[in-house]
Amino acid sequence: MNMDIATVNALTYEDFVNLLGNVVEKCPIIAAAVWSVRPFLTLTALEAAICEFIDALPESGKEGLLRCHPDLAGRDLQSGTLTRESREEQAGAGMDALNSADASRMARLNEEYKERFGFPFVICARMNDKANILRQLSERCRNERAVERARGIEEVKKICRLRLEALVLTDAANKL
Ligand SMILES: NC(=O)N[C@H]1NC(=O)NC1=O
Repeated sequence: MNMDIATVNALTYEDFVNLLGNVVEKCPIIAAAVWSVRPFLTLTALEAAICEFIDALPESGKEGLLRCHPDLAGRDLQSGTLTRESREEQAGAGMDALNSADASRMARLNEEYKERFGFPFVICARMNDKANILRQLSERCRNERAVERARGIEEVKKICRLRLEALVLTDAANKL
């Protein structure tokens, strides 16, 4: 159900937030905010408005945004309480089918990361496989806090772009 950007621009506030409320995980305030700056010429313009909102957040706001993300292969996955988007992304990277050694390694490193930084490890699961995710998780544990905050936000933006592309026709497709 891919909408063209003109249709997105014409949505009521409620429909707009229903459609786009989870392009940043559990942060419908972002869709609610960018509704004010319609119309968007293209999907990329909509994406840019979202990124502008995120970049304008204070550092505490960026950390809050990271904290809205569920752990990879974490409790929400086990209990079936992930959002649909996150469930599909995590399954795509094999996070729902880890062997017990990888599962305990993920759990240990996720805890270590959160202990060190005060926010969870975030990575665009659709752009990485299991081996990559485990390697990045253990490497990124050693970064500085400010570096990781910025890195996590970069990953949030990648996740957002792919979630947008699943809902809205891309710029090229619009011109067809
Ligand atoms: N923690 C984390 O990275 N979570 C996520 N990554 C992703 O691609 N989807 C998520 O929910």
